[in-house]
Amino acid sequence: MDGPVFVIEASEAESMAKQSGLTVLQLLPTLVKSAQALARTPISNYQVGAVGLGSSGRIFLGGNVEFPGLPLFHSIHAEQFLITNLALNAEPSLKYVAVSAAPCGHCRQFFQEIRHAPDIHLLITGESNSNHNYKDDLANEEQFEPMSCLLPHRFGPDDLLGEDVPLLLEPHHNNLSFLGDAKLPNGASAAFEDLRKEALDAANKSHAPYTNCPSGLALMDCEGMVFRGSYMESAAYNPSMGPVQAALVAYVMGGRGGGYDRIVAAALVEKQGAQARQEQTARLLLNEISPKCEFKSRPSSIHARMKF
Ligand SMILES: O=c1ccn([C@H]2C[C@H](O)[C@@H](CO)O2)c(=O)[nH]1
Ligand SMILES: [Zn+2]
Repeated sequence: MDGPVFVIEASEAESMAKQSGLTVLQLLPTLVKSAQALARTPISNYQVGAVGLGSSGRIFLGGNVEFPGLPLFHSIHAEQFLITNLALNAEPSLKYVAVSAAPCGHCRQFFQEIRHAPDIHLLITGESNSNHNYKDDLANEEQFEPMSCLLPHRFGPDDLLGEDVPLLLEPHHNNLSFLGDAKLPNGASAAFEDLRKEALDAANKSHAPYTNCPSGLALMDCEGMVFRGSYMESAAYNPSMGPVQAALVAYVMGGRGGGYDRIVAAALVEKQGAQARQEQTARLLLNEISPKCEFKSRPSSIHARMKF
């Protein structure tokens, strides 16, 4: 197997569980240590691992990611990584989560973007508990606590949106497009053209119901591999996940452990005149972690604004 595993297919999860004499649910806490190993924590050296089971039967892993040289709020929490992983893989819903440490307030809030969030069940394994023998416990399912206990009296999408608005993990089609005059800057290569299309596609999948300012970002590494991420908003605004962070989750998952200096180009798509703009933050973040990354700005269409 090349590189760390971030997604386990349903059939694989079942055979792994069978081999260890566990149910798939019991398997989750046993994978928390592997999720912790995926974390990138140069500041805290504190690894958080989150393991989620989706309705498809697939298992997803996530770890926390920190960026030296930047304010701490740019960090990606393990739970946000996990949710981004589900979104990138078009998983329709999240049912169970095992996590190495108690989710912070922002993470509990971010989970609220998923439909039926109060019914997501969580197990906090703790540092020492991930080696615990879950097989011998009688009431396994009961060890998972519903989110409604971890975050009672929730503030969430219901407070701001109508019932028919798609929530996070549900299909989004934001109908953004470039106008015919969206020409490439002089000297831009075909690879850039592909990159901006990927960014547009990511923007069209963005979850931005609170500002109606969707955005997407695509990164390219030195081998020409593309990683894209969609901006994901929170009803409480601050736990929102920026498009660079989302794309970096894709990079960490697909980049085989490489450093951010391997990122050579980035394209951001957002609406022209957007009230919630990503460009300057994206530029700042990328400039710090990958100073050589090419990220130029250029106005595009009235439907979408594209930046290289
Ligand atoms: O809910 C939480 C709380 C903290 N962390 C991470 C953030 C930071 O990288 C480190 C220390 O706070 O742990 C998470 O991943 N999830
Ligand atoms: Zn958190």
